[in-house]
Amino acid sequence: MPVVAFVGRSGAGKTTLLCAVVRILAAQGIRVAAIKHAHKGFEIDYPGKDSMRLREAGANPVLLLSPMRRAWLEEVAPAAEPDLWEAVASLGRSPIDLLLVEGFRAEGMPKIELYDPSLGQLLCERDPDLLAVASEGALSPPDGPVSFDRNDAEGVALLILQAAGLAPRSQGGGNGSFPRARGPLPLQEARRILWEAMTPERMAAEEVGLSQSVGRILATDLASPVDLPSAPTAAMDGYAVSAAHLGEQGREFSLAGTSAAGAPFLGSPSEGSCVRIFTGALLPEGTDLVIPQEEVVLQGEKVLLPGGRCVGENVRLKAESLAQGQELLSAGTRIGPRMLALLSAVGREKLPVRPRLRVGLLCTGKELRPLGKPLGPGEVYDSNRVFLSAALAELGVDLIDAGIVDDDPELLEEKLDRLAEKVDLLVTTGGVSVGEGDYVGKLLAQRNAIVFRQIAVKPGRPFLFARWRGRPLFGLPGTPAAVFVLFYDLVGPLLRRRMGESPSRERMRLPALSRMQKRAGRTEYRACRLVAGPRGEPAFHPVSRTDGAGLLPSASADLLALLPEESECIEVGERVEVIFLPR
Ligand SMILES: Nc1nc2c(c(=O)[nH]1)N[C@H]1C(S)=C(S)[C@@H](COP(=O)(O)OP(=O)(O)OC[C@H]3O[C@@H](n4cnc5c(N)ncnc54)[C@H](O)[C@@H]3O)O[C@H]1N2
Ligand code: MOO
Repeated sequence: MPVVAFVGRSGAGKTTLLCAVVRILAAQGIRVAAIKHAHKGFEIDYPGKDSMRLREAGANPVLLLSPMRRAWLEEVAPAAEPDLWEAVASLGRSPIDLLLVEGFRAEGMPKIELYDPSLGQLLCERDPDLLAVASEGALSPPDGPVSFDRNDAEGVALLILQAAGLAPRSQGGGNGSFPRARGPLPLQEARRILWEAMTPERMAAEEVGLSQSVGRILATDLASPVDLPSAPTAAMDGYAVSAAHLGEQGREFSLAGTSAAGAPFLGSPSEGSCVRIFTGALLPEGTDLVIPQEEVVLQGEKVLLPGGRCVGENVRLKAESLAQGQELLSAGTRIGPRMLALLSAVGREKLPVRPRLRVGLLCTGKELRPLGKPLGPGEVYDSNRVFLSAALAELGVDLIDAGIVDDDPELLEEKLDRLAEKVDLLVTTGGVSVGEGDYVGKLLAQRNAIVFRQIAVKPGRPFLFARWRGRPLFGLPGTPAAVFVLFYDLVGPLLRRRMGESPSRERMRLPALSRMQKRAGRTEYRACRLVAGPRGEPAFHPVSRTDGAGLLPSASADLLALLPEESECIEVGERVEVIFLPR
């Protein structure tokens, strides 16, 4: 949920502007929640009221519920500052598009400062989160934050909509400093808006057992509770002895006993004795190295050990692999088998993971048939739904598949409404172009839900981003090749960001091995194979000369190349951004 704070010195007019902005946003159908910083011990309850009597009797929290309003009265542990983010998390899954906060200047979030020079300096001058300043008459800083007159609530509201990636319902306002893109948005610009709109959801973590955690995103950093190994152990099968007893020349030793993994030798061998030891077994007290059995000569009851060895040879020291308190995994890690191995080795049975994101999927088109049904004239199998269900499942989301919907505006609206109630985010395919039957784009435009429409890419140009009932909505074109590229370049990475996953290293620049022509003014996607270049270095070439990113090339591609917007031709050897594709 986007959060914007109104900060400023007392008396600068925060609440007045905030109320005016809320009024404008609410009138546009944006569901705004507000949090106000208050001083300790405020009271909204009245002496003698039942709620206060219950509270005084020791009930905590006390909830007051009526059919039209509810209040939550809770005594919290006294602290220097109230915990904003805990309160934000407790808003949970309330249907909110935007949270406006009054105060909490020290927290990291976009801020608008109400500034009155007669009350003192600007508070957030050095704060990188400062979005705008509102004061008596707009200031005109050379290159500072945007500036507004403090009565320009329209301008501030529009700025907030832009910053939050919400759909602006009106144009103009402010300093006129929000140019709206005409025609398709450059990919970089679309990426920036999407990235800001899809910040990680602040949701409480869930505890899951290790075996249920594969594919989930770790919610907090984890440190090792133990040392590994917990004490020195043998790294080879052989004989444990003390370097001091061994000396430079080597000599005969008697055998004091055996130390095996799980069955240690208890006690400490005397001057002339050594201990038979196996890999992983605890090193007996008083010994400090292991001589591999291949280097030892057995003579009846005696063992001839070679000399000139160093302390610690063939020994794994205490905490050599892991020290207690050492960081194991950081928040945002996607859990896979390798992480399970690490966590089980330190005895961790449960993990805090981020809740699953609920994603609703809807494919539109009269011509679509599910697999297994015979095709009529002009009909096609719904391959987008098959692809997206599998690709979304791979990301570990909770998928709610609403199936296929005909190109019928009323049906579509009803389906979207019902789906939006159950999910955090919507993905649709088809119906975003300009034809008579393309109702997705039309409906969203009529409901003022579109944040942007069309990006300068091929394929995938009609991609749109909207808000439906407060939920982000990715409107993918119907063309399967466009769905494929947009999923791997935008939708997938954005969902992963929303889920709190740390950015991964699936993108890099690689040299092209063939010359590729394109049109300037748009980013073109090409399905490509990873190959070895002339000196064995990683390089790539397109799967197909003709079909940039069709379904057939996509199925055999290793990576997706993004041929840059400005160029008309990629020369052999030129480095280009590529995205590695999962299997
Ligand atoms: N006059 C214009 N026509 C088109 C433009 C344009 O700018 N002006 N843009 C073209 C581009 S680019 C694309 S991409 C498509 C996008 O159209 P829609 O999103 O409205 O998609 P549909 O018309 O519903 O379908 C397009 C195509 O894809 C097939 N399809 C749709 N859904 C599925 C599915 N689930 N599984 C498999 N195949 C699917 C559908 O049968 C169509 O063949 O518009 C161009 N037109
Ligand atoms: O952009 Mo569309 O996806 O080329 O066919």
